[in-house]
Amino acid sequence: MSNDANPFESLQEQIGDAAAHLDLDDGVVERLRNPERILETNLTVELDDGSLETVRAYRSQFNGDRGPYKGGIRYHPNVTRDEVKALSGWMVYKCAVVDIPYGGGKGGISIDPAQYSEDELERITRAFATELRPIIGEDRDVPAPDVNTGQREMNWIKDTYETLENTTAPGVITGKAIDSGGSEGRVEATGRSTMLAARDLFDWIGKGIEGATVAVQGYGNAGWITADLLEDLGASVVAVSDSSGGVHDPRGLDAVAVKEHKDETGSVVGYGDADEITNEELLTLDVDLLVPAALENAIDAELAEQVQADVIVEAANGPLTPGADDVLADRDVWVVPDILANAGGVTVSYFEWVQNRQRFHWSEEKVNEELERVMTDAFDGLINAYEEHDLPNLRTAAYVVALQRVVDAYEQAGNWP
Ligand SMILES: NC(=O)C1=CN([C@@H]2O[C@H](COP(=O)(O)OP(=O)(O)OC[C@H]3O[C@@H](n4cnc5c(N)ncnc54)[C@H](O)[C@@H]3O)[C@@H](O)[C@H]2O)C=CC1
Ligand SMILES: O=C(O)CCC(=O)C(=O)O
Repeated sequence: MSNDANPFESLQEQIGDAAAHLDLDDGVVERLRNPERILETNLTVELDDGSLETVRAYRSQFNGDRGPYKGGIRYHPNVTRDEVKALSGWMVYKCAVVDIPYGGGKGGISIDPAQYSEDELERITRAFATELRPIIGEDRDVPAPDVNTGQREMNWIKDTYETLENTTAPGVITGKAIDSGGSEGRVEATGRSTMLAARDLFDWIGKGIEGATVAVQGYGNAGWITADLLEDLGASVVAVSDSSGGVHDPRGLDAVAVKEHKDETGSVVGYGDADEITNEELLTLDVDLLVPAALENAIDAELAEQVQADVIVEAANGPLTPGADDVLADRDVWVVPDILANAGGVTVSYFEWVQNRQRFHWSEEKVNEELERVMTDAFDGLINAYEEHDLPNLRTAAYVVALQRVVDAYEQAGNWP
């Protein structure tokens, strides 16, 4: 796996590629390429043995032209300022491509959460929430889960914010547990959108998803739900992996049984009598559909030459480098970009926020119905742009749609004299 591409430079290249197809002022393009502001802070917390530890944390607020900054919080040792900047930018264009009224932000703490007890993680999370308090809010910046965070961390952040502000404000964060104001369907939403994007792409290229063979890299929230829902559509998930390695069975795995094995043992490795494979082998398997659902830079230009899948649908943010995009476009491999394919997470976060503001709770059926409508509309919009502007790939099409929406909001706001 290549880790050398700087994700922020990748984002800027993606924006530049799309901006070239629009008639935009250079100053506006510069605005679209850079974050508005970044909080960088050190959190000092007491560990269980009484010692003190200081960890680095970030929140990047990239662009708020279309609404409150919106985006997850990641706990991972590889979190850097540039990674958070990139992830926050991808959020801006993701919210715009599915046309929900948010800007983009992202946060992260540079830690390996597996090294900490639950009490220590709660202290780290509450320390971060205390630092975030002045810059977040229901109408200002609304965080959510990302890699290695989930309902538990969101509930802690909500409680810290509400306690310090002496109010109730469930819409200050999304991805909460249901009894703390969470939405039905949010846990499954990212994988659901990836499944819908794959289904729509396979329909559009005239193949149909039923019977397609699938490999999924990363078997966390996004990856495992995608695998499970694709199986429901009749696809055959033949390989999955996590950070410890992968498993492959050409007869098809059972997504739920693999998840149970991972929950019991900590990894997909060792599942049943499936063959063990490396992540690199998984990414180059001869399958119909490849779903990268782990981290950035999983496929670079060199690896892209070896990819055998006909279609890649990005559940992860930034799994392909710009060099990989060029190679795959030359090789006629379809790529459904992250900013569309994984947008279900933030879309159902938006539904959660709407329910919080209305003090109302939607059924899971309504959430899934509304999500499907948003996703199919966005897919159609992307295909229209791709065909109308004769664009080189679907990523550029997604950015053309998204950049134009952000620019429209910016220009409609007018200028201060
Ligand atoms: N959780 C959400 O709502 C959303 C997540 N995403 C993106 O989806 C991706 C995955 O996020 P989640 O599933 O939420 O995280 P997660 O923490 O639930 O799962 C991450 C998975 O990736 C695996 N992984 C980590 N490094 C790996 C490597 N080098 N090779 C193979 N597997 C590796 C982990 O073992 C784990 O199975 C990230 O890019 C995230 O930003 C995107 C939209 C929303
Ligand atoms: O649910 C959200 O607000 C954001 C999820 C997220 O971080 C992402 O889409 O990458």
